Amino acid sequence: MTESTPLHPGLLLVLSAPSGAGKTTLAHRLMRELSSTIFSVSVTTRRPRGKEQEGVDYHFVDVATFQQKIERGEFVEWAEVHGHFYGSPQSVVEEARARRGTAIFDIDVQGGQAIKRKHPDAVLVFVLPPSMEELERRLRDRKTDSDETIRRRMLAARSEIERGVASYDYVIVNDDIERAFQELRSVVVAERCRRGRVDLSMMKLEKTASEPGR
Ligand SMILES: Nc1nc2c(ncn2[C@@H]2O[C@H](COP(=O)(O)OP(=O)(O)O)[C@@H](O)[C@H]2O)c(=O)[nH]1
Ligand SMILES: Nc1ncnc2c1ncn2[C@@H]1O[C@H](COP(=O)(O)OP(=O)(O)O)[C@@H](O)[C@H]1O
Repeated sequence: MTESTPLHPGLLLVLSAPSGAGKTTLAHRLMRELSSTIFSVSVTTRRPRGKEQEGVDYHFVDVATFQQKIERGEFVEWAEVHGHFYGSPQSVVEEARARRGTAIFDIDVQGGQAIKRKHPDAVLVFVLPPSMEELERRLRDRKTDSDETIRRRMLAARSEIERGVASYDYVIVNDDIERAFQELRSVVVAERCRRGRVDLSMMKLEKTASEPGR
């Protein structure tokens, strides 16, 4: 399906969720099924996990390199999460604006709130698991985390959910992946059409005016 010519100045879409709720699954599907999407590959000091690849899932760096990037202003936001540093590249924001595309940030609530402070037109979407039991089941079934890591993530999940639901623009419950994806897609499509975002200078109205006598 084709989409309309973008008349908006690019969409900054933040997806957050407690670890294991399914935001990465949803973000990757948005990338596949919507045009003009740019996935923000974060920079992290944590080690690669499972089949993760450099430059695809994350840019994996050491702490000294991460600090250099902070000093050079290369992050639109950065934070410490579960004992590691994570940062979102400023270049992704610039690319989304230049291409009038949709940048997808798969980051935590503090990161989403920081992007919203800098860019009030950013759209924040929080993904909820159907229950805490199901969240733990998904983390275990993923088989990428140790028992200790899962325990830490489950502890962090409660406050992440409270802060996300209280401050985000949209909340989507990921019980059935198909329904959750269709809801997320609807949010993106609606936000791309939002009146406040339309930039009429793109239409060159003055050149198309054809009133009688002109
Ligand atoms: N603030 C911020 N958080 C990030 C960034 N990248 C990833 N995160 C968050 O860091 C947390 C841990 O991510 P990760 O280690 O990949 O584990 P996951 O939760 O299983 O995806 C998740 O809540 C991510 O959303 C980033 O660039 N900035
Ligand atoms: N609606 C769903 N129903 C069942 N399993 C799901 C659903 N959404 C995602 N999953 C699975 O749950 C696990 C965690 O999803 P993932 O996208 O890695 O979460 P996050 O990025 O939020 O940590 C993965 O194994 C994924 O395949």
